[in-house]
Amino acid sequence: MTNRLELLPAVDVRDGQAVRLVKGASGTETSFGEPLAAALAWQSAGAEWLHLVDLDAAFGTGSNRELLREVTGRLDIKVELSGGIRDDESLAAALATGCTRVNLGTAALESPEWVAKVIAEHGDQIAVGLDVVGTTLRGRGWTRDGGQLYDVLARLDAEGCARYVVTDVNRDGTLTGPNLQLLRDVCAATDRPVVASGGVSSLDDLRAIATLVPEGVEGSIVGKALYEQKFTLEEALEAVSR
Ligand SMILES: O=C(O)c1ccccc1N[C@@H]1O[C@H](COP(=O)(O)O)[C@@H](O)[C@H]1O
Repeated sequence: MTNRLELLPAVDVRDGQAVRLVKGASGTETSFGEPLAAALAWQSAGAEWLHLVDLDAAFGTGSNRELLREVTGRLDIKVELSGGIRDDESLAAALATGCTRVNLGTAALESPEWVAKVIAEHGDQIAVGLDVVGTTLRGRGWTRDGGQLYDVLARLDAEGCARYVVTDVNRDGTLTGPNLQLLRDVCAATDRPVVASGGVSSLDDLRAIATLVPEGVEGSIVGKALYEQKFTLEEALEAVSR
């Protein structure tokens, strides 16, 4: 595990456009243009990772698969791909993009045997997104309850899951700050690295998440704060570099 917090700028795609949602709710989209332009901008600004999400696939309203494949293929940086990866076919298509890893959400709640199988087959290429309201997990575009955080975490740990992406749904897209206590609690419950997601609004928020690196936080997804120019990616990378 690195000592420096990794930053993963997010490009969430709905209907072919880069968007940000509020608390993951469909219908709250603000559009930020072409996904490829956004991804290339974060790469040029020094990003080492991109968190790339097919929101239509997550909500079950369609697919941006070809677009995400093109975006991933045009980048030199590492890509974490998510949204709608729920079976062998969608996983094979996701991995064939050349992404570094995929992030499974709904499947980890609804298809535990399949997830155990793909963790065993693909190891570090599989992360699981733990998207929570309180300690209740949410799936299917964050519209459906899917079990208790610490029960599912214990099961996935036992199956060898390599890493978790932990999102406080009620903070996501709100610019209200990360849920540091949730991150601490998850880190205390697992020895696997955790990627923080949801709520980042300022450089101080990133510095606060960076203090949790010794506890097991490996990275942080940054979305709306970058698109709304609360700070630049260059400033964010500098803020977590020491
Ligand atoms: O990122 C979001 O804003 C988001 C909002 C609503 C649903 C999902 C969202 N994000 C990503 O989608 C995966 C889950 O997809 P699936 O359940 O596996 O189809 C989740 O981990 C987030 O990365």
